[in-house]
Amino acid sequence: MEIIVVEKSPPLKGNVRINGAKNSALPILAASLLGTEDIILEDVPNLRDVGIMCEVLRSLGSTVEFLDKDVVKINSKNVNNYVTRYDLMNKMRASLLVMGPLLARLGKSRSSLPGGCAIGTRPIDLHLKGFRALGAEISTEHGNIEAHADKLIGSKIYLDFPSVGATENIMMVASLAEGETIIDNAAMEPEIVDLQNFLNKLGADIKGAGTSTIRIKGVEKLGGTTHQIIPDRIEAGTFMVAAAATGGDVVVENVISSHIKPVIAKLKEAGAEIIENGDSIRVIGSKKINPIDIKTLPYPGFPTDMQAQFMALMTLCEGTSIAIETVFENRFMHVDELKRMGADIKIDGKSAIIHGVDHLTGAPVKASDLRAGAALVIAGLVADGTTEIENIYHIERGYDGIEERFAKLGAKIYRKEVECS
Ligand SMILES: CC(=O)N[C@H]1[C@@H](OP(=O)(O)OP(=O)(O)OC[C@H]2O[C@@H](n3ccc(=O)[nH]c3=O)[C@H](O)[C@@H]2O)O[C@H](CO)[C@@H](O)[C@@H]1O
Ligand SMILES: C=C(OP(=O)(O)O)C(=O)O
Repeated sequence: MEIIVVEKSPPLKGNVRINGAKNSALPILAASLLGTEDIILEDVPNLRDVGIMCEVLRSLGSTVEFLDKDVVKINSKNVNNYVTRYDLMNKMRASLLVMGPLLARLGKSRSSLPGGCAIGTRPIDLHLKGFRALGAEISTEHGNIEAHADKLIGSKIYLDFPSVGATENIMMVASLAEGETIIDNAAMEPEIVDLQNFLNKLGADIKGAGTSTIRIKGVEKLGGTTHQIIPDRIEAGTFMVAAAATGGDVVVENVISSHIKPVIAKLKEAGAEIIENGDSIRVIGSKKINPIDIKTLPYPGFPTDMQAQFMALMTLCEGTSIAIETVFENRFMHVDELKRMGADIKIDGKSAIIHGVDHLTGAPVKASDLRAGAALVIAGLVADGTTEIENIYHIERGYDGIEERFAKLGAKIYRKEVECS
């Protein structure tokens, strides 16, 4: 088994370029099933989840060819299979995002029901609400969820919560439905805007992404295009927090600062200096980390995908910080691992109360999800001694070459093969 070893490191220094966003690449790859001509995607991050999504597309009948390490050519003209394989579905929740496109292209789709994961039960009722509103019949049998529709007709859908995945699945299925679909209380994440831009380049007629109302006028057919994936705001935020935690001086390149306003604001409150310059952001950490409070919310609120990394920073603040998680029901699995490193954190329902400590100490720890893994890397950089992180496949889901890129900034971090414990 491979682990990541992190030793106490000097303040991080240098430049790091941010890759394309995982959470844009995955729905856009899924949406490629809707096009009938060549699609070229640029800045596709080299991640475990992206590899799985490419496998899913191939298994459904698309051709998927990497023209370069981050450029993929997809052709879905001959998509003919409506069943997503359990072994692929099981590896990644985002494979659920092919349901909408398959329903639109083939009139049916079957997937195994996704299970819960380390961050909560993650139901899919809102995705199904959307499919039903457009005329699909849904049945669940033997652990599979099957959607089928002879004809999809546009409809008005109110989402009880602005779910990112449900908004995306409904946008995709509605793009080939007859008439207009309106999604109210839609998710407003930048990745939704990227999906709209991509679908419109294929020939769709979608307006409103980035606001809470999205209008999709169905068209008969979608074609092909070339599209560049937006930068990953969570990867950018992760490097920024690491720079602040180590008291470093790091320039994060290829970032859209308007996508990470809460991250910038909270790092400033914590005492870091932030200098924005076009598509780069320089983070200069301070010796003293001020206590801060964060509350995760749908975009444009503070992102749940940055909560764990910020908690690693808060463990060393001078005073008491509070992190409230409102998006997922159980996203505090990193707390016990941070406590093994000497952090003083108490959980009370949706809140974590973090009393800053003088120092953390390295320890053997386990990543429970990808952001928990990123938080442990950050904690390892500032902890005395050595931190050994297990279950690094979680980290590989969302970060390409995390050790090389941190090492380039001066971090003492490497991968090691060890016997299974
Ligand atoms: C691949 C991808 O883009 N993943 C992101 C996406 O996940 P994902 O699309 O799964 O997240 P959602 O926005 O759908 O989920 C947010 C909340 O809504 C609930 N919910 C969702 C759907 C549903 O049908 N019913 C329901 O109750 C979920 O259980 C969760 O508590 O947005 C999350 C919230 O920003 C991020 O953490 C993930 O990184
Ligand atoms: C929770 C995340 O992703 P996913 O929805 O793919 O599990 C994440 O990126 O932090």
